[in-house]
Amino acid sequence: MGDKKRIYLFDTTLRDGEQSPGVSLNVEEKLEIAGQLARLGVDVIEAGFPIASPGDFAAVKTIAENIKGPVIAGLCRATRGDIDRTWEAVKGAESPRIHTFLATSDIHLKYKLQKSREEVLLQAVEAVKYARRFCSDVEFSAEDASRSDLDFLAQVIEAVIEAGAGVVNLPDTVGYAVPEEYGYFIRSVMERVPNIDRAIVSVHCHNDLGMAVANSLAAICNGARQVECAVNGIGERAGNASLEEIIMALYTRQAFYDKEININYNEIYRSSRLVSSLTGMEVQANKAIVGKNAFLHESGIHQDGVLKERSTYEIMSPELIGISSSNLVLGKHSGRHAFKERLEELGYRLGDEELEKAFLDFKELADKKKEVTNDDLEALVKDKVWAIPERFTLNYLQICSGTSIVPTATVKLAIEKMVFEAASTGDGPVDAACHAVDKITDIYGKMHEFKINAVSSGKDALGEVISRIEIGGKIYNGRGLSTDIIEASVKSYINAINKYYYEKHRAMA
Ligand SMILES: CC(=O)SCCNC(=O)CCNC(=O)[C@H](O)C(C)(C)COP(=O)(O)OP(=O)(O)OC[C@H]1O[C@@H](n2cnc3c(N)ncnc32)[C@H](O)[C@@H]1OP(=O)(O)O
Ligand SMILES: CC(C)C(=O)C(=O)O
Repeated sequence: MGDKKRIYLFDTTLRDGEQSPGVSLNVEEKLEIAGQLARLGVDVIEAGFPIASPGDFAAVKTIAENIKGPVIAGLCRATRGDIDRTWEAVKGAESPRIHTFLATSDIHLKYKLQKSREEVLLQAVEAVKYARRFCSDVEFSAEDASRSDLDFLAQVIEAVIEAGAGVVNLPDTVGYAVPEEYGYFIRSVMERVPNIDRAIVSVHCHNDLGMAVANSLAAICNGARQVECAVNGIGERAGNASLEEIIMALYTRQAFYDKEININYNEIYRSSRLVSSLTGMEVQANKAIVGKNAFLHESGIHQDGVLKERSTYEIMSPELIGISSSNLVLGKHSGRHAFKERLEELGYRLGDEELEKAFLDFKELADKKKEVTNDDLEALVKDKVWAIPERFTLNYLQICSGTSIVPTATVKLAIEKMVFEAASTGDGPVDAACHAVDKITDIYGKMHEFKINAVSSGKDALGEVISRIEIGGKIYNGRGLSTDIIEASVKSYINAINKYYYEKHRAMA
């Protein structure tokens, strides 16, 4: 089983992370994130749950066929149909893994699976044996392990290792455990399973009590060698253990943990920015490692200390995780080299054509603003990263609104070089404009969430609108940018409609 000090990082941003309410990534977005995870150097990428939908299947297959380096895993229930579909999706990978799971806690057995312990034991073993027919790398997860009866859990784990599972995962599925208890739990399972040395023990912790990272680290201290986590800690409910926090805890406190990981530290910040912009899930300012405030010092005594010696108040260097300490100010006199370099520092690698378009947008903005900040730049290029072929583009918008009139909007959209016009009323100016868009596109979206962010400060600030629109039962994230908030909102709505159109027509092609 190799060096016992080596900890394997299993990233589930694209599977459990995508289970965050409201997040839905398309194939291109998932591929982009998977590429960044490979640059970061994670050991395993869990690319999705192939049986869940044709889109998820396509994403896992595309990642498996295109991303080299990490193991590519697909998750499946303990059934033949799920396993077949997962193997179809991952088999093109350099190193494929089938990850199958079945709950072991009495609560799940009684209410959800409605099966006896004997039936579950048999099903787990059969699933692993069946998966091993296709793939030499099989992981088994005992869902809700931390609330399972220890003797029964140990029996299942021993049996699935005997059946061929090389990785056995003991998740804290509902984030119920606390660190001392979870560490002891991992040790106790390992002591009870006689063949445990034939497998790698993995952990997968949820953050319901805010302890996912602490629990994962406690498990590592007690013998776990694979840790499942997600960029920015996204995931079902309160999320998963945060990948960047685990990495930096192991690095910064190496003398305490005495473990080894194989990661490109300076890709951490880029990974965080990319996941945040593609999922639309903002990182809270005080989030450890990657939050906006994580390396800022506000109070005089701290500033004085840092000026005299950084280590007085900094336990990590921002440069290590890829946060720029660049002293280049970007403005209207900047050229393509500085522009491209700053974008790469922020995690955006654009193709030549997209880069040129972004550069022209940057120059346009630099004409209006003295200094273009990193936030402005990100706002400009997110559009290019999120880029999909746009069927509908906003050509003209006129709003008539006030305190005592019914808001009315006139919209013109360009569709394949032709321009179509419609007018509508609504509950407000944005609502009126979206109704007018619906009339032209014949696609009817329902607004679920609508967030306006001022990208930078001042009267010339760019406004960014992120919306979550439901179309045909699925949520699409839309994004629009303008110095005019209503225009940004309408652009965001049209962006979501374009995503829906693109997905629908690509599936039919
Ligand atoms: C802890 C976790 O994160 S687990 C992963 C969660 N991820 C997902 O659920 C992915 C998205 N899910 C989906 O798209 C759908 O739920 C599907 C396609 C997987 C299944 O859809 P449906 O067939 O309509 O079933 P539905 O989701 O309503 O119910 C789940 C069924 O799977 C069963 N099941 C649950 N877990 C397992 C398992 N590990 N192995 C086998 N069967 C299971 C349930 O008992 C239930 O069976 P029943 O229909 O006989 O009662
Ligand atoms: C299926 C497993 C790995 C899981 O996501 C959980 O238990 O939370």
